[in-house]
Amino acid sequence: MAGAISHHALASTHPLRWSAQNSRFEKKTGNVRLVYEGSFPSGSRKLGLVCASGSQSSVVEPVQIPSDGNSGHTPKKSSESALILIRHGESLWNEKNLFTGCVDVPLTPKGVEEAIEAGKRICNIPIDVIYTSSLIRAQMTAMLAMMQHRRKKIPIIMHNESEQAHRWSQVYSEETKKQSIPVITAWQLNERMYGELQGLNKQETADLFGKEQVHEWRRSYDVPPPNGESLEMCAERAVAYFKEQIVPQLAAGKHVMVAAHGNSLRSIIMHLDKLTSQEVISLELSTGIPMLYIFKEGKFIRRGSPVGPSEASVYAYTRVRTFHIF
Ligand SMILES: O=C(O)[C@H](O)COP(=O)(O)O
Repeated sequence: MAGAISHHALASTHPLRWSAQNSRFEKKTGNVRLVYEGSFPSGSRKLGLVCASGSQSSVVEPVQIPSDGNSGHTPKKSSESALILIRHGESLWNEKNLFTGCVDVPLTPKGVEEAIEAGKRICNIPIDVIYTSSLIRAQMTAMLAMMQHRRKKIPIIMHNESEQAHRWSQVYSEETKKQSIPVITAWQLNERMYGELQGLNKQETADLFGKEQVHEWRRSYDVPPPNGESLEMCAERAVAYFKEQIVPQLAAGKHVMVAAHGNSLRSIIMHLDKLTSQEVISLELSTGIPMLYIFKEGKFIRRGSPVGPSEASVYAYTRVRTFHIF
């Protein structure tokens, strides 16, 4: 698609730009002294500690680096929250190039692999609550991704569709609850409803109605497919849900993952990145690629696509030298 820029590409063209400010920070953990030398944004002095011992690295909670550089200071919890957005892995109808919309089809084996790979890329980012659509391809993606998380907490789908469902799905162990992550399913996060295109082959539809018309149905902001939802109509439910249900969680300091769909996420990213109805036309989301935002003081900062545990945490790029103290 001419001019189409995947959000992933957009994200990767927006690498974290750190100030030239360098700093050195030491931390003694057991028999390991970790020396961090790296740069981070001037003023914010937030650093996610990348603890490397041997070849493994893991990220502990982001901490506030004291402005006086005194590492004896007890770091307080970061005032930022992580928001991870991820489009589901390849589905069986993606593979057949069929318009899917709200038809509930599962992932392909490739889509399963994409979800697992996505989980590896976000395995060090803290997650306290997960939101998915009511469609299995998004729920499978969330579950498979969470299997890779270093904290090994168990994602549990919440059932509140009826009073009995709520009552019958209660967990009665506080310890078990601590080892769980609530998964909230919401139809408002479903893929845009593709109306009379659902089930049709995308290429055949372009041959029948013309490439431009199909592109307009697929990517424009306010032109709906026949008896389907335009992106604008999808935004009216998806963005509203995001503002009413997900933003309050972030504001309360919770780290959130949203596993949803190409268009329901395009509408949310349009809102987060303040894209115009013209700019959103070229916004494409790849299947299974996680995108990270940091929520801070009511604002969203796009952090691009996490690339995995070997990379620094979301807060800082650091070069870690490890000294084993015997
Ligand atoms: O619903 C579908 O067909 C896909 O999930 C997204 O389709 P699109 O890329 O044509 O919007």
